[in-house]
Amino acid sequence: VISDFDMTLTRFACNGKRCPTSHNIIDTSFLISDECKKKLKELLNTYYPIEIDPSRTVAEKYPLMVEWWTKAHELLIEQKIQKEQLAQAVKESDMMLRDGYRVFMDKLYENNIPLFIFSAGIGDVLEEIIRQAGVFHPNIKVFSNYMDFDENGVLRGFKGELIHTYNKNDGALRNIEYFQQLKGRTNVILLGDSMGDLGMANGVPNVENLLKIGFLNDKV
Ligand SMILES: Nc1ccn([C@@H]2O[C@H](COP(=O)(O)O)[C@@H](O)[C@H]2O)c(=O)n1
Repeated sequence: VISDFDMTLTRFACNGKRCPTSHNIIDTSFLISDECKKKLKELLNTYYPIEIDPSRTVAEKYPLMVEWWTKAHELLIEQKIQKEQLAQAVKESDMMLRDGYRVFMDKLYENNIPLFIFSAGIGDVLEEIIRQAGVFHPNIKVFSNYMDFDENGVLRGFKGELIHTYNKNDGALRNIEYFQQLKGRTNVILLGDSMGDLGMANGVPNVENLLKIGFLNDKV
């Protein structure tokens, strides 16, 4: 199973109120100054409508998504976030995993089915979410944007090549060893919520059957 995280394994809304993404959890937490919260909100208000705009092409959106993620990450770095405080921020957030997540994740584990979580969110945060929910089983591999902390545990950057909504086509190529180990598996279920998620299984070797399931959250 190859799955997106935010708004796919987590809930989009609860009682009419939007649930946070892994970025939003940090952006609205006690780790961020009021001034910085305002700037992050402005970025969200500018770029999210572009991300989900069905009238724009991926080519048009791509550089704007790079711009959004880059600006947001720079703001987070300025906040000198401490690694040891991430768990508290997740605990205090309104984040909710999607209904049925426990059965889904437990069954995959019990049946030895690998779950590759491919997310343009923040890896450290989403790992903490699934850890706190008690479903971070050994069959799970997360590929995402990971924070880079200095020797004092203070955020100083992000590791590796940026992952955003519209560059999820080369995930298999960036995880060749992982997918080589799974090459005997010819059936893939792909879960996502955006057009960018459709290509998440590109390059996975020996695929014979590929079932793509989309959660229609916004701009249906
Ligand atoms: N600064 C940002 C950047 C992105 N987002 C949202 O996170 C989602 C990415 O995660 P996936 O697990 O779905 O790949 C993306 O859809 C953006 O809307 C954000 O909230 N803040």
